[in-house]
Amino acid sequence: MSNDAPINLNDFIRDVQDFPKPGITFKDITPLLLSSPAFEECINQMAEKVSDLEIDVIAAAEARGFLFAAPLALKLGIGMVPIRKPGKLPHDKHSYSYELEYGTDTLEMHVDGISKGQNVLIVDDLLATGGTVEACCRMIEKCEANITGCLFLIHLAFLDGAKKLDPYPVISLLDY
Ligand SMILES: O=P(O)(O)OC[C@H]1O[C@H](OP(=O)(O)OP(=O)(O)O)[C@H](O)[C@@H]1O
Ligand SMILES: Nc1ncnc2[nH]cnc12
Repeated sequence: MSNDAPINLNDFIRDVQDFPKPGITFKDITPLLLSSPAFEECINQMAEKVSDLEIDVIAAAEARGFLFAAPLALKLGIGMVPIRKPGKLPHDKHSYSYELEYGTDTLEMHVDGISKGQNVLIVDDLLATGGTVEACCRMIEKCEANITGCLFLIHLAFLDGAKKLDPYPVISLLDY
């Protein structure tokens, strides 16, 4: 029998007040990334949460989304599509501009990253206003693929971002 205490992922998220702007409480995931057991527990919990979904490929937005999407894709034995900030991808692209909790941004993905009819899971570290993952959804819809769910480590439910992702299921490990 193991004597290890169960890991509470919440203990590895640090609140930083007024970053990057006054009034924002920033959810800092770097303590979780520093702990191999907590990071592994996070990826295991993510895999468990989506175990009933049909998933052919994972899509994730730069940069923090990549940190969770890549190990999850490896664990599930599937590929991953990077959705990147402008000017980073070399091939033909879809592009979408959106609003953040603290600014605006544009994302791009390769037009051939996801094929028509594929089942796609979108992964990100955090759902705030929903603008980032909504942009991912709009570009994946252009590929005529099916979005089977949107998976997050953290969901800031008070910001109502899930509404922007309707009708796609929002799945999260930690809700605030
Ligand atoms: O739901 P939203 O309001 O769109 O906010 C959530 C997004 O904001 C953060 O990314 P950010 O754009 O700060 O970039 P980063 O991943 O490069 O740090 C976070 O990683 C999510 O992708
Ligand atoms: N409050 C927040 N903490 C961390 N990342 C974010 N991205 C958007 N809002 C955020």
